[in-house]
Amino acid sequence: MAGISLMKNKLEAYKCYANEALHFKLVRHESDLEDDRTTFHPDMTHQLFGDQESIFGYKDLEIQLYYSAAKLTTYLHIKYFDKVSPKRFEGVSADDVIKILAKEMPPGYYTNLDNFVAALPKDANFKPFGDLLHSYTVYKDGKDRKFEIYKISIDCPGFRDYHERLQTFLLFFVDAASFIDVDDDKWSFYLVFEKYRDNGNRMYAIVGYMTVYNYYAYPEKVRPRVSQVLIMPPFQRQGHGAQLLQTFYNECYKRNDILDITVEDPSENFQRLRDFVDAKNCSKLESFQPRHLHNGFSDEMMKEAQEKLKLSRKQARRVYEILRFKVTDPSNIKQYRKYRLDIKKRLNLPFQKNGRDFQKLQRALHPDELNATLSCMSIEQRHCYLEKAFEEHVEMCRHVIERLAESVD
Ligand SMILES: CC(=O)SCCNC(=O)CCNC(=O)[C@H](O)C(C)(C)COP(=O)(O)OP(=O)(O)OC[C@H]1O[C@@H](n2cnc3c(N)ncnc32)[C@H](O)[C@@H]1OP(=O)(O)O
Repeated sequence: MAGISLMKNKLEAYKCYANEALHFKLVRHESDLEDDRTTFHPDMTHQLFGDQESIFGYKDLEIQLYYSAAKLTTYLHIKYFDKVSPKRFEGVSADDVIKILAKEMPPGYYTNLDNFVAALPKDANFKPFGDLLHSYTVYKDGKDRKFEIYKISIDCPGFRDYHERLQTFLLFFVDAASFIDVDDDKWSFYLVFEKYRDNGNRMYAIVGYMTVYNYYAYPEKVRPRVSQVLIMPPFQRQGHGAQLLQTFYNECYKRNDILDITVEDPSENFQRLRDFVDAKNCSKLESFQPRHLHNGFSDEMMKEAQEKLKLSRKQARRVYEILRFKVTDPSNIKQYRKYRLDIKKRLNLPFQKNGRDFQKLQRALHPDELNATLSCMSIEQRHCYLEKAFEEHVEMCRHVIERLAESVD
């Protein structure tokens, strides 16, 4: 018995947290390889290393997954202080980390650092694919840095292979992400690059990207769905996500065939970004002017938000609630009470037996399941739920309004 637990303890020391072990870099210069400031770690690794996000069999494991900043030429290597071997550990062997990662990587990555370094100068030949839609600057590290957003279709020569390398990042940063079938011509791609000069050369470095699937909407419309969005960690929280989304929107506004825009399973961070961009745009519409906001969400608002900004009904209503909160005076008891009641009424809809949400629930569940779902919440619990949901709603509104106040234009 003592022997088993001794062995267990010994093996425990060879377990490591995959999110810390994995080191990413977007390499511009050879010197970046030795510079810890250019390293970033994944947000998640459960798709590769299981729910525990752990790797077994190594001490001080470091997985180096480096990409050249423009072409995304890739280098994969692992180093460690010690590794479990069946001979020393009674038949137990270490996880085959390289094999697990290699399954997700397109072929052609380097495993030899000298070869990777020798390939870095080729980044100077890189030019972004597709059509330039938008340029902007961001003031960072004491200077104005230039950025460009391109729209690309999969037929663009060389892009298919490039996208294969780019999408590997999704596994580590977008929850439940899966690789898309690029042969389906309904996909559009939007890529952000930083444009800079280095030794007299015009250089580009990847910043992030977004994929959009153009669904058909009866009878002759298109309903684009934002599917995957990723701004690389070194560029997050600098406004690139908002620039990317707005650039895509600007393209949609011009098109009469677009019914509205939807988003596939938005993460909390992305929903916040979307709320900010949509609220900023809606606040410029006539029907969303403060004098109209206290009287409820109107058909005019819905129509204007859909026709001019291509917002779905649900998102237009959400933005309405945010903008109404902005003009609601919390010290005006009557006004604030009216706001709270309106929001709670909406939050209560799923519990109303003739409501659409209830009908959806009714269709989805067996009668026994439906009864169980409804009866498991007493009136008191429901009030408690509504109060909590209202507080969360207020928190969400405040956050968006703060960003609106900070944003220029
Ligand atoms: C449909 C889907 O794909 S859902 C999945 C979305 N993708 C992910 O979650 C992957 C990982 N995350 C990301 O890729 C990115 O963080 C995104 C896409 C969610 C957001 O992109 P970003 O470029 O970081 O967005 P942006 O910079 O415009 O805004 C993000 C935050 O930075 C803040 N910010 C923007 N500029 C600045 C600045 N100059 N200084 C400080 N903060 C700033 C914003 O206020 C915002 O704050 P909040 O999140 O607290 O509201």
